[in-house]
Order: sequence, then structure tokens, then C-alpha cells
Amino acid sequence: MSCFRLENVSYRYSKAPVLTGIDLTLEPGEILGLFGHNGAGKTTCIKLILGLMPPGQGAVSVLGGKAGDPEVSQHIGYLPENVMFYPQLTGREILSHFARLKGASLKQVPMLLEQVGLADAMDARTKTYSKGMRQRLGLAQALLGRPKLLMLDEPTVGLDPVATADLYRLLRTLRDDGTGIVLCSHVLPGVEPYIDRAAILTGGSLKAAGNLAALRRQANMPVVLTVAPTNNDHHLAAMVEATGLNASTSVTGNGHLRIEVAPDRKMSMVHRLLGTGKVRDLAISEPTLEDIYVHFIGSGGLAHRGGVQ
Ligand SMILES: Nc1ncnc2c1ncn2[C@@H]1O[C@H](COP(=O)(O)OP(=O)(O)OP(=O)(O)O)[C@@H](O)[C@H]1O
Repeated sequence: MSCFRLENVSYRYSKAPVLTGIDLTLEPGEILGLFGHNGAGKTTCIKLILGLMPPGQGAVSVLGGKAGDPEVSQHIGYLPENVMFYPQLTGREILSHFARLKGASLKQVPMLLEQVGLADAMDARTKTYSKGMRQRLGLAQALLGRPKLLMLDEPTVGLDPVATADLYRLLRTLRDDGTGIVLCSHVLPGVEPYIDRAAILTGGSLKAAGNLAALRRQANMPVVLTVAPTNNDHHLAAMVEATGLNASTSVTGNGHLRIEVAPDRKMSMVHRLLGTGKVRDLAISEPTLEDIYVHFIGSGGLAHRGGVQ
């Protein structure tokens, strides 16, 4: 049973379409990174999965049932992008309130607060919490009732590096226990090691989806070889040009040769380079998640403003 399945889903709030023909599935025990520029439609996808509104077109099924059904919703944990809590209540009181609403055991409350690092602050009013502490409380709220599907919108905002690493470790444990997890984040280098698959949304359409290896194949972006020549030999560049492997070269500030070559020609290039006997050191850089994201989104940057239509 999939955690969710979006089939040919489209949605519009009022005028222009926000999502168009989205096909996306999440299986148990998988972490999916959902990425896109501001206003790409990530939160709208999440709202459809939560059943907060029906799709304009297409089908949304969640945990084998209908999005929004109470029996389905009790198995979903959700951390929204901006968490707000009643400031006069303590962390323990707030989490207990959410546990009652969700029908989760109250015994979980102190345990979860400890798990997210709020053991010492659980009886303090949340108005005294830092941004990171509020974020941790939001995370504890999302984990109530051991959800089968966990959706986290920018979960590391406000978290320090150690807390961020703790969060990702926790997500891995939950994933290994069979939880399906959706992670929306703009901090791509941070999430890259932790996701199993990425889905890239732009302008309401799914541009690409798959694991990093599949996305790299699809993007077919060049691999970068950085070569330190022996004795600062300047002839290597000409030799690279002469290979006929259609690589482009440039010299970096510290005299290294930077070679961009198609992925399927990488090994030929490496063999040729090593064969010259003029290579002192060699580094290979595959496109990162961020490179792939920019490739699919385009260089629009701030041109993708999202916002009011
Ligand atoms: N309640 C609403 N009424 C009208 N338009 C909305 C509403 N919520 C979102 N939108 C519009 O839908 C589009 C997608 O918004 P959404 O919040 O899904 O994007 P997002 O990818 O989550 O963006 P961000 O990264 O900025 O959080 C935007 O153009 C936004 O202005």
C-alpha cells in the first residue's frame, strides 16, 4: 500500500492553474525530497494529500484510503512551514493537547519531547522558546501517534547544525521502520545525503522525479574533472582537446585544469589523462542535487516569484 498516490492531479485556487497533471507516489520506507522554487506548488501538493481540499482534476489516494478521511488522517504527521503555538502554554501542555486531538497516547508526550531535545524545557511556556525550540516542538507534534506518512515543510529552519544532524538521523530511523517521509526544503546540500528520491516541481508541473543517479542520467550534465598536472605542465589542455571526447577545459586560479566531459565519456577521459603520465592528482565531481535542481528549474531564480496570481 502506497503512502500516497497522486494521479494526473491538477489544482487551481482561483484564476491560473497552480498544479497541472501531477503524477507522484510515495512508498513506505522512503524519503522523498519535494523541491521547487517559491510558489512552485509544494505546499499545495501537501494540502491535497492532507485532504484539506479536493483536487480540481485527477485522483489522490492516501494510505490506501481517501485523503482527509479521519481514519487516514490519524496516521499522518505534518510539520507546516511556520509553526505557531499558544505562547502561554508549556511545551508539555501543547503536545498533550495535540495528542488528545489526534487520539494519540499521552504517554508519548514526554518521550517525544525528550526525543526532540526539549526534556529540560517541556514545562516552560512556549513564549520563552527560541525559534529552534519551537521548531522542535512542531516536530514532536508531527511525530505523535507514530505516523505512517510524515510530511515536513522546511523542518530544519531555525535548527542549529547539531540539531539538524539529529533530525536527519531520526528521519532515517523512522524511514527504516517503514514510515514514508516527504521533505520540502530549499537547503539542497543539507538534504542530499538523506533522501531516497527527489521530485522537482516548477510552475506547477513535475519536471523530474527519481533517485539521484536517475536524475543525473536524465539531466545528462557534464562531470567535472579537476586535474593537477605534474610540474605544472601546460600541455595537458591541448592533449585533452585532441582526444576528440568533446570536453571543454579551463584553468583554475591555482593552475589546475578543469575539464567538463559528458558522463558516458568520463572513464575514457580518465584513462587518457592517466596515460599521459602527467597527472599528479585528479578529482571527479558529479553534479550535485543543487546542480540538477538548477538544471531542471532553469536559471529563473527570482523570476520565479510565486506569490499572488
Ligand atoms: N490560499 C491560496 N489562495 C490563492 N492562491 C494561493 C493560495 N495558496 C497558495 N496560492 C498560490 O499557489 C501557488 C503555489 O503556492 P504554494 O504555497 O503551493 O507554493 P510552494 O511551492 O509551497 O512555495 P514556497 O516555497 O514559497 O513555500 C502560488 O502562486 C501561491 O501564490
